[in-house]
Amino acid sequence: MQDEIILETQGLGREFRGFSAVTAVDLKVRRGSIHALIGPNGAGKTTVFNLLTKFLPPSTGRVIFDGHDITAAKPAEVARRGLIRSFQISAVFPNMSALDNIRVALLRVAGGGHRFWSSNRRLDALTERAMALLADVGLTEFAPVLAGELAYGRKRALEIATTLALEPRLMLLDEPTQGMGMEDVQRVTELIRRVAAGRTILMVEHNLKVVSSLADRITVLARGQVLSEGDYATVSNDPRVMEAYLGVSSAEPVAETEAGHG
Ligand SMILES: Nc1ncnc2c1ncn2[C@@H]1O[C@H](COP(=O)(O)OP(=O)(O)OP(=O)(O)O)[C@@H](O)[C@H]1O
Repeated sequence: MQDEIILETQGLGREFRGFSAVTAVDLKVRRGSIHALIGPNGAGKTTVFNLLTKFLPPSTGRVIFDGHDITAAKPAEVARRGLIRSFQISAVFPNMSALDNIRVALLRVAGGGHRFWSSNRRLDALTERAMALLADVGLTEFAPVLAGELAYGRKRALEIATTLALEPRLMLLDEPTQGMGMEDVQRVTELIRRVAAGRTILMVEHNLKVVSSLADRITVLARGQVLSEGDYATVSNDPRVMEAYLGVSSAEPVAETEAGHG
């Protein structure tokens, strides 16, 4: 039987020249859940993501993914095991159509690598699967549109589709609604809910409304450490969380706060 916990960190830590950006973080992400990592600016969320995807080596601790210790694994191996980060918009090729962006991602999974340009037939074979992924994220009618010409929220949807093409077991979403207006925020929230079915998602997200409506479990980081953990009601009523967010011990409940970014 598969473990209930798909991702676990044990005593995870990272120092930068003696400054501890992440300290003794024990994280457990349940298979099939949406888990949010939140915390004030500088709390260490991005550093944790970088440690998970091996963009950074940890100073201390271990990372266990799907039963394997991946602490010493290279980024490519981590991705091959299915721990995949949805990249920022820059990772979508703006001069290629939405459809071609997905086909290229699919080719990477199929091992097409650098030869994909020379093989139209292979690209055609991937069209059906690519169209299904575009449909998953509501972009069917935008298949021929250049990625660079898509509205912001739709670019984000395309980016999620290219991540889905890599068949993640655990998808890391890095501030999926950052910089969006309300309408796009709602659209992307719904999209995440939809693509989360049957998958596991770990997301860093500043918008607490999004977190409250999506996350099964929330880990709050502050100054590199786990401050609080639980469902939204639990963490939003935790006085330590209010203090970390607002710098005061009694104030508006966090539930009513829409934290900005930067
Ligand atoms: N490469 C680095 N060198 C030195 N210090 C770093 C480096 N990366 C991060 N830090 C520091 O580690 C701390 C945590 O940063 P991190 O970016 O992980 O926080 P965050 O929670 O993602 O913040 P934000 O919400 O602002 O994105 C910060 O104090 C930051 O300045």
